Amino acid sequence: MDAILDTIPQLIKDIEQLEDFKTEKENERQLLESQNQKLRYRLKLLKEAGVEVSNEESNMDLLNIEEHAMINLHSVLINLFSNAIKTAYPTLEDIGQPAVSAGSKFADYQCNASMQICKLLKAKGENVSPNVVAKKLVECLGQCDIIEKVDVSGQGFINVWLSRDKLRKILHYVLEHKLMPKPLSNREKVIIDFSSPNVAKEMHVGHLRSTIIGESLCRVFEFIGHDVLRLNHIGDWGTQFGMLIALLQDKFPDYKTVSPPINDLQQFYKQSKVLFDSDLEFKKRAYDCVVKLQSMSPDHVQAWKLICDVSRKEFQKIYERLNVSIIERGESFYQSRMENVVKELENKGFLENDDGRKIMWSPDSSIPLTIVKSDGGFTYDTSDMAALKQRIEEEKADRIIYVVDAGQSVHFEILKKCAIHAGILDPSKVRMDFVGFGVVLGEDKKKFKTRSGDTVRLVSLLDEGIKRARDKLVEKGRDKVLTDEELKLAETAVAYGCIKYADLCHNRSHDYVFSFDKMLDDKGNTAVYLLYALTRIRSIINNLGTHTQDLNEPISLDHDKEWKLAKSLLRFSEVLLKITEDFCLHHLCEYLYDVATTFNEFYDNCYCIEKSPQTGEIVKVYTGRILLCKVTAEYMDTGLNILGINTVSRM
Ligand SMILES: NC(=[NH2+])NCCC[C@H](N)C(=O)O
Repeated sequence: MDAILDTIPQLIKDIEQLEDFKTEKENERQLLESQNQKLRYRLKLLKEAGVEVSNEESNMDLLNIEEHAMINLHSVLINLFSNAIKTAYPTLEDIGQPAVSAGSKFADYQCNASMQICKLLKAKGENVSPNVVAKKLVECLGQCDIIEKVDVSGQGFINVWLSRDKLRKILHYVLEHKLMPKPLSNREKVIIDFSSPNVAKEMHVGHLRSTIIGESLCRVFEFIGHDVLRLNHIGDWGTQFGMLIALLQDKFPDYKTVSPPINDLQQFYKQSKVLFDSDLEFKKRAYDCVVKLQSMSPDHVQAWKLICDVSRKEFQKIYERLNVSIIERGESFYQSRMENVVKELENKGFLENDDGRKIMWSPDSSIPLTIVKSDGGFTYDTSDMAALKQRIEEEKADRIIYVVDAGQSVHFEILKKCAIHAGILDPSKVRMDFVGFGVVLGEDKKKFKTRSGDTVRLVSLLDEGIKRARDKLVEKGRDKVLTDEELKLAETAVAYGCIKYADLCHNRSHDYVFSFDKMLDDKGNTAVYLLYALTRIRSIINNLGTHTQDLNEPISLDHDKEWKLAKSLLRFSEVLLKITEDFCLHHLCEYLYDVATTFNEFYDNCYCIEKSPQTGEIVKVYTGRILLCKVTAEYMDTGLNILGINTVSRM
């Protein structure tokens, strides 16, 4: 018995040891679990950044980032740093995206999150210097194959040097596979409502802006791989059609058999408006026509179609010249849906009577929508509410983007609030964005008008662009060098390219001055400058003739200027991603301008070919540099294409 009793202390000790061992194991397990969790988190972030991680399981020490055309170095670094912050300071609240910026004098990229972290730590009573924080972040950064080396400056900036080898591989991938993104795993249906002029009214410079910006946005989303529906929400419905139809019936009673000569619809519109305001009998008939049109009386529908056709042909001319594709789905498309949405809002008790009008409030807006006018007619608000519902429910949109002048921002703001209030729009499922833009000004800084004060006709504006572009090319003696066909191509590429670029290169929310002189200047940040830069790169490659080189040689990135160019090129996907968030196409313009100027620096400093001074014959080709030229041309061509600018091989 005693012997048994003697063993008890030993047993207790053993049990204690086992307990300790268990806790130790448990701690270890927890540690591993938490490390695992962090690694999974890092993986998730990298995947979200469009980065494939190849050796997820086998080797967590070095992250190998798969080479592909749309690698976003900036997002990769942001994700690495935000993960390092979470590892180093797990108790710190989420600090959002750490500040990582490109192109400082001291490094390829720089992260200055340390200062922000210091402040947050200080608030918690912990006093550490940014330098100490930065060092801790670097320790927790882990290794990634896009990073060559990292160091910390005295003030706590983290400097990152990228791996030339890795960037060379990525650029090589682009050379081989072209600049084409991989199919998206989260492809979205994106509806872009743009251009949207009004029937019987002139398409003006405001619509030109919407057309140019909208077309480019479509191209951005399509390029990335989304399913884009381009919609032209034409103003083709409403009371004004009553007046137009009434006048058509008066003026051209045989309109059903003979096509009426109403080329100048605007004049026609003005005339009908005068009659509508002065002639009571006409006014009555106009109203009657609206009712008949809305109830789809065949004669009235035919008259309406004729009128729309005239406008449509005019709009189409502009779209063809500017290479814009868009599906017409005007307000008329929503007639029956408007009736339904009005019923729905009425039944759910959202409509309020206001002096005979039916209006709708949302809890936090200062003005209501007018859903039904006192004469029973529908409004711009009604058609937009019906269109929104149709786009969500029938088109199954994930994102809806409206490219309309900034003057209509309030309309879209209340539309959104009311649609949320009515349960039509659920912002957690469908993202609705208003992309507004400023006014086009003349060189006198006043609203862009003709000398006589009329709105500028877009067709004449484009014609003038063509003439000015040709003058410019002739002034440079290009007519003597280019064939007639080449000159024609150059002339349109320059004219329309300049008009588009001048619009897109400004922050869209600002007003901008329309000036042919400025936009055709080949020295500034203009389309002409970019087009020249690209044709120059192409001619460097083409002049090689039989010296065309092997793609398999490594792209040369050793010279400072080569390296600078590579880094500039690889900002492409970062720029596109940004545009899908803030819809500002000037980021892409700035990118292209930066690429072109950086290319020129490279070309001025690095020989690509050597020629014999005696014979002028090529004696040496620096293939690695020629490949850098080729890949630059690929990025520039793709970028210009997204801006809707045609490139040429000679100009
Ligand atoms: N869904 C929309 N409201 N799109 C914009 C329409 C623009 C309108 N037709 C105008 O000229 O001002």
